[in-house]
Amino acid sequence: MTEPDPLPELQAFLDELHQTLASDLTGDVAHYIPELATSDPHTFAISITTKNGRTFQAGDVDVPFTLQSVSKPFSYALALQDIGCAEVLQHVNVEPSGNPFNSIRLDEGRSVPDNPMINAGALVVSSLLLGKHQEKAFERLLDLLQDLTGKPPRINLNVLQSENSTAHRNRAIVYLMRNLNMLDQDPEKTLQLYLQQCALEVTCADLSMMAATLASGGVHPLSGQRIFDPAVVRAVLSVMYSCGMYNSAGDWGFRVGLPAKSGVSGGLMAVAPGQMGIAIYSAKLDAHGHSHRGVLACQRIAERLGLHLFSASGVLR
Ligand SMILES: NC(=O)CC[C@H](N)C(=O)O
Repeated sequence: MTEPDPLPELQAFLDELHQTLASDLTGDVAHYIPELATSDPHTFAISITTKNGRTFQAGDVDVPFTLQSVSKPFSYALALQDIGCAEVLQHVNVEPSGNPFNSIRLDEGRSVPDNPMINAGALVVSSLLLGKHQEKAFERLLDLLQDLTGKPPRINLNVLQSENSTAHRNRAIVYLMRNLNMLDQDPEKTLQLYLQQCALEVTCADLSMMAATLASGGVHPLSGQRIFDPAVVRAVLSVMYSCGMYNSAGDWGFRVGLPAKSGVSGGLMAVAPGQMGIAIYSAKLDAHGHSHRGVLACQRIAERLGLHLFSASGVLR
């Protein structure tokens, strides 16, 4: 069955959107990871992949960047898939925290981090993956990335080393959580797995394919491989919707209405379930740590294609 055209002039719309935002260099590149401060602020890419694998792109879609926090939905999905939802929920909650991604505020009473999209929650997910797979945990993540992108995975060792040498806050979070028995693996090994997943490299084209796999309920749009169970995808998208954009998740949900995840390198992915995956890369960030142009571009795409989950219409609905 052929897929309906998302919008006859979608390619022209993306070209125009890219051109309109090309000169907008508002925001700042991440400085707390020194290597990310060297990112080219001009690089700008938009990529959309439909659930059937049709791709619409504009700009520097083949320039690699590190996943950073955009890796979190995928490591969470892997944990749900390999360990099971009930078990994972006992260790990481699914409640929006209203705090920035790197918040060190922990609810000592409940002894679980608020959600897996903030650093504390993602570190506990790393510890769960370590507990399950031991020294093979990173390999599991690499295999997953390979299935999602169709390419051998790459890690940016400069970014890894750079973040490792300045990861004082993440180190503090993981050691504090270990002290509170919120994780049971070695804190340093847990941190290393987390930093490794953050340093994995993708292109904007790859990221839209990864988002499209989530949009299609876990089946890869090109290979047809079932990568995640539908229940895992539903869980991941729910958490991305309520927590993926941290302390601007409410505003994002109101305006854009799509599950999304951003990373401090400037990657942003949004998922229109049953329709398409959207990815944007632009290194300059807003005050919440989201790609400035990524937020703008995604807002405009969602508006133009009627993608807000609570609107009655949508181009592919
Ligand atoms: N928001 C992000 O992308 C944060 C990821 C980064 N590696 C950190 O832990 O600080």
